[in-house]
Amino acid sequence: MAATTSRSPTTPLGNQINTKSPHLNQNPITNIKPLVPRSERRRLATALASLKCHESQNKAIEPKPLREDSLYQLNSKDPNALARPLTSNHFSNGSRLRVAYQGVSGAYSESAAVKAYPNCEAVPCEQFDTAFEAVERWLVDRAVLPIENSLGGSIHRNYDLLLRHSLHIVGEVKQPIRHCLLANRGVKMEDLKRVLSHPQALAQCENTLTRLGLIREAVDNTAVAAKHVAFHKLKDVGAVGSSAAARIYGLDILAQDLQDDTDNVTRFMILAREPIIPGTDRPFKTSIVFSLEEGPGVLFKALAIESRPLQKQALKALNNCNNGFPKYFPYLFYADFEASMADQNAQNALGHLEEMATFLRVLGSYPTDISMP
Ligand SMILES: O=C(O)C(=O)C[C@]1(C(=O)O)C=C[C@@H](O)C=C1
Repeated sequence: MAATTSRSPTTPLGNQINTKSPHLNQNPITNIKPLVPRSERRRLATALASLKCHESQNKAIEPKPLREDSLYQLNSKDPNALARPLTSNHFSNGSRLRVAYQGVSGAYSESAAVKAYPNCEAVPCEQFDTAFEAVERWLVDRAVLPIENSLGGSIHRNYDLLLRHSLHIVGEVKQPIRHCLLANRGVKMEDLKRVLSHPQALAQCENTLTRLGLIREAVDNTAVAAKHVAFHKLKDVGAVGSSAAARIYGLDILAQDLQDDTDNVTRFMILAREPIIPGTDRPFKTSIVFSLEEGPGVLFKALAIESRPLQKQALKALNNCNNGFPKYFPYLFYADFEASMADQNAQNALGHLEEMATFLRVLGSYPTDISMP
């Protein structure tokens, strides 16, 4: 697949809004510097803590047998005076999962991250690739990124990034997207000349925006658009975004449900450094990417693969990217199918696909989000 990216024609918007809202002070991750991985930090912290214990014990302990609890009695009346050994509770309590998303607070991706992990710390990232890198470099534990939308189609940039990085899809989350037209207080619909938003969001509201006669301008994210309109106190520019963004940036909602179809759903993928162990206890989905020596002409063969020897249980392909061009380029085909890699059936089928593919990678095998069709 020749994937293309929609790039923002405007320069990236700043994080300069000065308000007391905690959301506005959370600057997105931009430039990532190498860090000591979290597991290593934990190991060092544990080692340091136990060193401290030994140090204080060495000073305190007389060369005679002591009961463990008498240590405290010997040196101090205060039970907190000595470092206590770490227990497994230190690791399981209090450390929230950090989940990267693209954009700023009020983005649909942020609500998808919170839907996937209700108690997580959602970490804003300026770009999709920053979120990939943040997981790779242990700055965060997961990333939740959009992959396709029922109206706008595939988010090609993220398909590309899946190939450029070696993260694994460990889950998916479907999120209904209901766009609002946002503007500063006192601004009326007839005052608006332009509207800012993410290209996908603008595409999802194509008919409505044409009807309203608004000039569209693409920016990195719907919440970034709302933040920009609010910060610059624009009077003739609105934003297409979520009701959450309106609340956070103090904007009015001039119109609701701008999307051209009420059934507007975005599917987000959950990425992690390690794959999960696929199961068969609930519906699973497997995402693959492959290329074929003879190009799209033989795609029908690849998709018709039967999972021999169980020929009657062929894979049910959910999606594929065949642009149908007559000329052969080194196309990449992405497909999701309804099966777990723990199924012998799926393994047989992939084994057979491998025979005709010049490249094949399993991007992840993960539980299907059955909360929405
Ligand atoms: O702009 C946002 O709020 C996003 O979360 C990004 C995004 C996207 O990339 O498709 C996510 C969901 C909607 O489909 C529109 C935009």
